Amino acid sequence: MILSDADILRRLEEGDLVVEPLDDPDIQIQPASIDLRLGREFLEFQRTNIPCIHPNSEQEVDEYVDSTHVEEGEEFILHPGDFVLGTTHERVEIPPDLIAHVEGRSSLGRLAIVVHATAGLCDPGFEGKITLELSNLGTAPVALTPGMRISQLTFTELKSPADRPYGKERGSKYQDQKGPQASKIQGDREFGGDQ
Ligand SMILES: Nc1ccn([C@H]2C[C@H](O)[C@@H](COP(=O)(O)OP(=O)(O)OP(=O)(O)O)O2)c(=O)n1
Repeated sequence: MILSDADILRRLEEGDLVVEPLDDPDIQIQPASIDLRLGREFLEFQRTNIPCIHPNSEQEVDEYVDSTHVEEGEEFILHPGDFVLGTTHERVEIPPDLIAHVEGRSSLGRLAIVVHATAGLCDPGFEGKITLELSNLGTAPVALTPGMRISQLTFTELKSPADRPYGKERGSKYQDQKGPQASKIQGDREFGGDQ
């Protein structure tokens, strides 16, 4: 079951679902989602002399990524074909019986801006800011302003709460991220036995 505005407000009031700061619920809470705003930090992927990035090499991933902070009143220009990591301004806490989906906003989709290239799922138990995978599929550069409503989060109730929610106890790599976070796939747990 997908939560409606009334369900979302109830869960926020009960306090187990957290989205903060929610400065203007009238604007941010939509009929069945919450609009999230763009933060100030971005990770850009620079052209590199490395022949290719090996996902398992933390050093190569770090070398490839460059961090940018956009000051108040400034814009971040997303050029056609660009792919950058951004972050939501809001921090979320997803309770064990909900799953959240990061979705684009139609108004930005109509300008060819995509907010999650592939991954858009926030696990039950996830806490932190959400990393946005921003790309521009169009032909014109688009100016993004921190604080603008960039994405929306929908919530689906699970049939039963997760037994082992996302979190530090299960070594979850992105728990409590405070800004855009590059891939930590190097931290994947190894399978036991022969593969
Ligand atoms: N666009 C997104 C999608 C997800 N997340 C956060 C919330 C998720 O709960 C967490 C992990 O997402 P995935 O399970 O899709 O990622 P991985 O499988 O790579 O990570 P892990 O091995 O930690 O599960 O990352 C995020 O910040 N930005």
